[in-house]
Order: sequence, then C-alpha cells, then structure tokens
Amino acid sequence: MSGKVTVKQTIFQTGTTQLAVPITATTAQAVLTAAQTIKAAKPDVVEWRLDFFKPALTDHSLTQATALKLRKLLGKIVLLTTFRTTHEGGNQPVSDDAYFQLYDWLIQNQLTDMVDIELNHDPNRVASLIQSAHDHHIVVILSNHDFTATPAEAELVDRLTQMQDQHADIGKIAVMPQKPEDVTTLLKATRTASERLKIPIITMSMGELGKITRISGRQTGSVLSFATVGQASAPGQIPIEALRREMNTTESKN
Ligand SMILES: O=C1C[C@@](O)(C(=O)O)C[C@@H](O)[C@@H]1O
Repeated sequence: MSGKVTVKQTIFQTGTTQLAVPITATTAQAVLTAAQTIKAAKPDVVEWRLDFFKPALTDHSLTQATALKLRKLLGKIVLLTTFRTTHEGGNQPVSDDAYFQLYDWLIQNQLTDMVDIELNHDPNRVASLIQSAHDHHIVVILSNHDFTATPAEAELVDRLTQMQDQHADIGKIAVMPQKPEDVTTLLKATRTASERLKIPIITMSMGELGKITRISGRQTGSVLSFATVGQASAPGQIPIEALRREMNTTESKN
C-alpha cells in the first residue's frame, strides 16, 4: 500500500484524488492572469508548464519574478513546476544541459513546492537533482509520457517501480490509448502499482478514449488528476467543474 505525501495542506495518498490545473500561458502577464482565474476554481495544485512560458530558458530574472508573484498569488494552493521536453509532449525544445540547469536553478532558489522531472534522462543527473530538491524541501514527481501508445501492464508497473527506486516522492505516467483495451491496461497497471509500491502514483490514459481514467483515480489508485480552466495541456483533460461533478457522482454511487 502506497504512502502519503503532504505538501502545504494537500495530501497525496492512494484512495484520494487531488485536482491540478495547468497554466499554459506564454508571457508573464498572461501567467498571472491565468493564475487568478484558476485560483477562483479552487484546485489543490496549479501546474506551471514552463515549456509554454517563452522566456523560461532565456530570462531567469523574469522567470524568477513571475514565480515569486505566482506563489504569493496562489497562497495555500500547491505550485508544481514542470518543463516538459518535446520528446514527451512539451512545447519548446531544450538541450539536456539547459533542462538540468533550469531545474537546478528553480530548486536552489526554492521557487516552487513541487517539481516534475522526467525519468528518461541520465540517471545520475536525475539522482542528484532529486537529492537537491529534497535538501530544499521540494517534493519530486518523476514522470514518463508516451503520446503515441500504451505499453504493456508489466512495462507500466516497471517504469513506476523505477521511479520509486530513483527516490521519487510520487511517480507519474501518462500514455495514449489506441483502443479500449489500452485504457484497461492502464487501469490495471494503476491498481497493481498502487498496491505494490510505497510511493503514491499518478496515472492517466490520454485523449477521448482515456477520459474515464481522469475520473476514476480514487477507485483505481491515482492520486492526482489534471483538469482544465481554459486551455488544456494534454488531450482528454476535463473542465474542473465537470470533473468534480463526475468524481462525486462516481463516489456517491459506490
Ligand atoms: O504530466 C502531466 C499530465 C498531462 O500530460 C495530462 O495528460 O493530463 C498534463 C501535463 O500538464 C502534466 O505535466
């Protein structure tokens, strides 16, 4: 049975699903405007998708000023910061060196509560980034995305296990279904991994076909679901109000 991770007042634990809303704005002003609107919808987590933010790799002082304003504005809402690489569905290219430098800088300056780091990088560099995040009391999600296919159940469980072995606080996997059976595969892997691992996990099957996996986390073992207020950051995300309705419906019928 997986453990529990607490960030501010938000608890990530199997059997509960918290809600995250991404910010996909490209400029500082638009990030803060989006954050105001998102805050009103009261998500548990706001994910700042830095790969959408144009100055992320070139203007550290603007990124820092925006992060500080964002944290202040969000108050008790957890800030998760993510730079998604283009291999895994991201929005601007980044070299491996720039990727690690950016995360290192974010962590050293304590500009976030949580970071999303991709599993598929040099394991030694990932390990030292995780160590540094932990030294700075920042919670680490290790993640993996496949925008074209859904690997077999054993492979999905194996990747989540690798995340635990690498000392992630939470493991996350997002995959694309090509047929309904792929959605079942993801759900089964979620169940198996959430029972077997010590860390909480986040899973989703993307696109229209996978929408059910964004609603069923409480029952199947995924601790966070990404919803929209405005623009989506991945296919299949559901508007937060609709997602809340669906999750409550599912819960009250059980
Ligand atoms: O990893 C994830 C999950 C996600 O890809 C989704 O499918 O909801 C959305 C991303 O913003 C986030 O970083």
